[in-house]
Amino acid sequence: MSTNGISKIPHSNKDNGTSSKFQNMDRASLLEKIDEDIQELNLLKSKLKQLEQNKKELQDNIDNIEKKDDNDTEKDNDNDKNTETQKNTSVSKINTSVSTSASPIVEDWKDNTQASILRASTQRQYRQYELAFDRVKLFYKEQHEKQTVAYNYQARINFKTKVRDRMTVWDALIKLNNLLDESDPDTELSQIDHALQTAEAIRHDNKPRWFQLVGLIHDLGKLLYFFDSQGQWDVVGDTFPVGCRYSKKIIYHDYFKKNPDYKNPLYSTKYGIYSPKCGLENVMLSWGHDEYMYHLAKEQTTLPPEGLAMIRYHSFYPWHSEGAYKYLMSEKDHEMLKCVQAFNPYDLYSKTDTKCDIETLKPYYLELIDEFFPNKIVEF
Ligand SMILES: O[C@H]1[C@H](O)[C@@H](O)[C@H](O)[C@@H](O)[C@H]1O
Ligand SMILES: [Fe+2]
Repeated sequence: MSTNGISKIPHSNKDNGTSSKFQNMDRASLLEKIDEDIQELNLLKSKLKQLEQNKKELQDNIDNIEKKDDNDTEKDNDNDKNTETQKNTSVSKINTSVSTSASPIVEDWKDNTQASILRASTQRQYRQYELAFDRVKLFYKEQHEKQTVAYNYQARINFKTKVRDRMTVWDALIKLNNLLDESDPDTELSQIDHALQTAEAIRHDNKPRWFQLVGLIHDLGKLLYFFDSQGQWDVVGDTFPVGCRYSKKIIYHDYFKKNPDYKNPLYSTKYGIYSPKCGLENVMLSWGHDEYMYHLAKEQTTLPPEGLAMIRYHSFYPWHSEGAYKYLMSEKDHEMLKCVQAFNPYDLYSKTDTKCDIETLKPYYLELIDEFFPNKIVEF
């Protein structure tokens, strides 16, 4: 400490009694007093350090015990294989703080309380539609005006009556590299980046492998854009039921006013062509990548129903995030809602500007794809 600093003490304007105490001390005693204080401080510091060290050791012990418990209860070799694959592949840039390598797959995959994706999400605002670019507003204007009941029947007939292309899932993902989703206010990256970011975030939180695959392929249906779509309006964007009144919870609700169904006497009632609690599987959601990919995945993957629901309803924000259309839900849909809600943060909050390294991640995901797609060549 400088001599200047010391000599200022007795002349301080903020005299609270201490300055008079120091006034009578000579410089040597003052230095001695300071020295004592510093020593005391150092002692406290090293005590604190020791405490931190103890805490760390304790945590390591707990982790080791937990790991041992998990290993002991592992029933088949499958998980060994998963862990091995994870060890051999480097993890994405989203996963900067902790490595996923040795952690076991979480069993309660619907529980997001420990999800690191939720901690990361507080740094940024998402889905700010009022502040969105014009491309987003123009997209929703067109989507809301054109998604009619008649169009939706036609789209389903088109889908069922032909195969558009045949290729591997990886090639399909690469093809998506050329698509920028006009409806999305939260990312300017291409779709393969979004697919990998979502899957990597899920993998990072040690969710089951089928869940990771859902992350990878949930938007693969956007390939529709390269086949027989009429634009982006029948491929991307949030979804909503057609054939009944459009909920006010749908973003840019006003744009529906120009949809021919808006004033239709049947389609504009609360239930429209549906009945109370009829179940979402009986409700026609606006046609796009979710519905298309759901049908494709149902036929050509071994994903569980929970995973299929995530794909089918992930863009149905008015339902899974705003609580609309509850009166159409069946018992089963309440369970599915929890699954879709468990998936949603990974889809939404993994949208960052940091790209994944496609080539590095490729081997891990090729293996994952093979695990759930029995046929290498998929019919799109
Ligand atoms: O699931 C998402 C979500 O609904 C976004 O809001 C939309 O912009 C994307 O197209 C879609 O993939
Ligand atoms: Fe999507």
